[in-house]
Amino acid sequence: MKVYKIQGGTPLKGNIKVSGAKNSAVALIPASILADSPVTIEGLPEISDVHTLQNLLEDIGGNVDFQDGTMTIDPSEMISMPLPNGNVKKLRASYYLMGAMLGKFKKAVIGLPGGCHLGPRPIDQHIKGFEALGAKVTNEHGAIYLRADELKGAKIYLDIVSVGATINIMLAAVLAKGKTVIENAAKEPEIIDVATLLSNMGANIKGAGTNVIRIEGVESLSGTRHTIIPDRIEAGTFMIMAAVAGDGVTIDNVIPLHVEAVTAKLREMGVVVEEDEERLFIPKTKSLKAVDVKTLVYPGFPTDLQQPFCVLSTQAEGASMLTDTIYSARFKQIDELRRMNASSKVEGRSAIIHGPTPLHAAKVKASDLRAGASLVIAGLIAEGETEIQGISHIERGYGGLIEKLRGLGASIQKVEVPDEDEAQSNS
Ligand SMILES: CC(=O)N[C@H]1[C@@H](OP(=O)(O)OP(=O)(O)OC[C@H]2O[C@@H](n3ccc(=O)[nH]c3=O)[C@H](O)[C@@H]2O)O[C@H](CO)[C@@H](O)[C@@H]1O
Ligand SMILES: C=C(OP(=O)(O)O)C(=O)O
Repeated sequence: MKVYKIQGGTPLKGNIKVSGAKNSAVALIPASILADSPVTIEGLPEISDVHTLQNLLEDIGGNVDFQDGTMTIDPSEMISMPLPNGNVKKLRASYYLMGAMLGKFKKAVIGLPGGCHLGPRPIDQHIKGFEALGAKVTNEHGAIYLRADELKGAKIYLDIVSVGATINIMLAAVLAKGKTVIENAAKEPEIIDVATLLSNMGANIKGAGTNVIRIEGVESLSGTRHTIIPDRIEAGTFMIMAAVAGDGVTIDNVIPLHVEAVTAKLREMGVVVEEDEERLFIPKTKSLKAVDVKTLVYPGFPTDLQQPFCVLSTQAEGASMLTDTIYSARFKQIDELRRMNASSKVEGRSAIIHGPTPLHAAKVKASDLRAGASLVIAGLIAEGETEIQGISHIERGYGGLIEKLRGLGASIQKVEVPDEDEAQSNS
C-alpha cells in the first residue's frame, strides 16, 4: 500500500502553483461529448478523476489524447454505451455523463456515482431536471436508465441549490428544443467555466453565475479550444497551509475573487493576505485567533475547505466552531486529528476545536479527499513523522502534491509500506 510520510516542522517558503480546477475539469470533459468535432481543454490537473473520465470517454468510443495538461477529445465516434459499473463508481462527477449522453444520444445508462462520503448525496434534483426536459428516468439495480424521444426546454426550479444538478441540466438542455430556464441555480465559478465552454461550442446560455440560467436549445455543437479556470479549493488549501506552516508563501495562478470568503476568514484570524492580479502572498503568521465558520453555497465559505480549516483552528487561540450547512457528516477528519492531539469534537453539524494545541505525528487514514488534505496540513506542522494512508482519495483532487510541497521545502514522500489490514487477515 502507498502512503505519504511527512516529517513535520519545516516552515514552508517560496512559490506554489495552483492547477486547473478539479470541479470544472470533471464537467468540461463530459461536456465534450455534446460536440460533433474535437474539443481541446488546456490546463487540466493531473488527478485521478481526470484520468478516470478519460477512460470512461474511451469506453464509449471517444478518441482522447492527454498530454501535459492538454486533453483533446474527438467525440465523432462515440456511442451511448451503457456504463453501469466500474469506473463510474470511482468519482462523483460521473453523473455528468448522464446529462451529456442524454443531451447527445437521448439515452444513457450510468451507474450511481461514487465520490466522497460526506453524508447523503442524493441526485433527485438532477433527475427532476431530466424529467422536466422530457426524459423517462428509472433506477434499475443501482444504474440510472435515461431515455427520451425528444428533449424539450422547460422551466426548472431547483429545490436545493446544487452545483451538480445545475451543470447536469445545462448539459442536457443545450441541444433540447426550445427554451430552458433553471431557477435557484448554483453560482459557483465552475458553472461559469462550463457555460463558457458550451457557449464557445455554439450553445446559447445566459445568466451562468447568477441564480437564473436561460438556455435556448441549438441544433448542434462543434469543437473548440478552452482553458480551464484555476482550482479555488486547491488555492484555499495552500492558503491554509501558508497561514499555519508558512514562512512567506506565494500562491500563483489564483483568481482572488474566487477565494474571497477564505481570505476574509483568514484576515479575521490575524493572517496577512496580500493580493495581486493572479497571485497571493501570505507572510509568516504571528498568532492566530479562533473564529467561527459556516459553510455556504458560493460565494460563501466553501464546504470543501471546512476540513482543512479545522487544522488551522487547532493552532488558533480560543474555541472555534465550524458548521457545515451543506453536508451533515463531513467530519471524518476530526477523529484522525484527535489521534494527533487535537482538542476537537463533533456536535451535530459542527466541529468544536480548542487551541492552540501542538500536534503530534501519528499513523492516520484519509477517509475522503479533503479529510486527506487536512491530514497533510496537520502532518506538516506535527512534531515527528506522520504516515497518511488512504492517499487515493487525496490523489482524486490534488495533482503533483508531493512535488509542489517539496518546492516549498516540505519533507514529504510517497512510499510503499506493508498493508497492515491485509497482513492481519492473512495471519
Ligand atoms: C464534482 C463536484 O463538483 N463536486 C462538488 C459539488 O458536489 P455536488 O454537485 O455533488 O454537490 P451539490 O451542490 O449538488 O450538493 C449540495 C447539497 O445539495 C444536496 N443535493 C444535491 C443534489 C440533489 O439532487 N439533491 C440534493 O439534496 C446535497 O446532498 C448537498 O447537501 O459541489 C459540492 C458543494 O459545493 C462540493 O462539495 C463538491 O466538491
Ligand atoms: C467533495 C468533493 O469532491 P466530489 O464531489 O468529487 O466527491 C471535493 O472536491 O471536496
